[in-house]
Amino acid sequence: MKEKIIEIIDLTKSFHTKDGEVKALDHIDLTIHKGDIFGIIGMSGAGKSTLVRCMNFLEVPTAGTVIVDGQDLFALSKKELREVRHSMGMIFQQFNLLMQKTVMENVCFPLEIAGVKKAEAQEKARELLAIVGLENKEKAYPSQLSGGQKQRVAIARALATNPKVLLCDEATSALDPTTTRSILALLKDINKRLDITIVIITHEMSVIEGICSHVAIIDQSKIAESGRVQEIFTHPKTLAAQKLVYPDGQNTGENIGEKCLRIVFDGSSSYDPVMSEMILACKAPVNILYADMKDIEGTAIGQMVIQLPSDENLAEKIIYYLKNRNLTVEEVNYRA
Ligand SMILES: Nc1ncnc2c1ncn2[C@@H]1O[C@H](COP(=O)(O)OP(=O)(O)OP(=O)(O)O)[C@@H](O)[C@H]1O
Repeated sequence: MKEKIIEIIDLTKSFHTKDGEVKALDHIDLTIHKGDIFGIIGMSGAGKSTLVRCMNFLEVPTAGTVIVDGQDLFALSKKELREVRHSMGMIFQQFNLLMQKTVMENVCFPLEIAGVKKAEAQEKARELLAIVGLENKEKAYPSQLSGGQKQRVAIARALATNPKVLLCDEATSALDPTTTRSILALLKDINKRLDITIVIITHEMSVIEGICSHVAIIDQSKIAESGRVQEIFTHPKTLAAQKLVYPDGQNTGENIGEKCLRIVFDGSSSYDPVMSEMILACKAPVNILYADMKDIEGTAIGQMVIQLPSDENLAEKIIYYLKNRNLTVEEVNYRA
């Protein structure tokens, strides 16, 4: 079992506004282990940013406990809290670079504040700029860089204090899909190469599928579901999870439709011609309503929704056949 790095126990965060109290987080429990790439996904306003800001006490929770690398943040002095914050780098959607400073100066900035000598800071910054692929941009100003390059500088800066955890708040939301993929690949590389735990907040399932090992789905201030990405993807239990797994309003939970079957392919079966063999064996025509394949942690994962024939015996035969092929099948209601 991997060691815990962040443990959140029964955390609640409320804001007092002129319109009354806003409960941004409601009794949250969450555990992140060392080395995880942990995604937190949810709709706008669900509480994602507040949750990640509670992890380093940029927001102080109203109630509950936050333990980082064995330290209860509520029990720490200001100085100790500053040290914990140093151990948690942070990057943002809007990069938050100092526009009047060069790339080198931006990356050196947190080291300067920590009292590191200039030559030493520059050496460290050069190392980091090489890791993020910007070794030839030392003297450039942020305005001369693309969005992806700016985020690389922000990542190098966040790594300057040798953090154990990198918190990423919608770090790819301002980037195009190709640049997003390259930044996600860089984060994955950093996770492996530097053994840094990564927490990623996003509203995009593709980011979770792209690099996360674990995910928590946050819905209306509460954790709806959390676990390994592969498990949540193949067996979404809550409506919030189903809405994320099924694209654009197609879901199996709440809509009344034809009698349908959802079939989950788990990598071993996705390359077998199961469907055509089933049609031949059961002599049953089926209507494929939806099919999708994804690559999750190197495993091909797929799902398909088929419309069952109205003949109940035939429908049962199909279900029996597929279950015998060791596929996960569940009857669902579906509306395309
Ligand atoms: N400083 C604040 N003062 C008052 N209310 C706040 C504050 N910060 C967040 N909230 C409220 O808390 C709730 C959760 O906000 P939060 O920013 O954490 O959501 P989010 O999931 O990150 O949303 P988004 O994806 O749109 O950034 C929202 O209702 C928001 O209006």
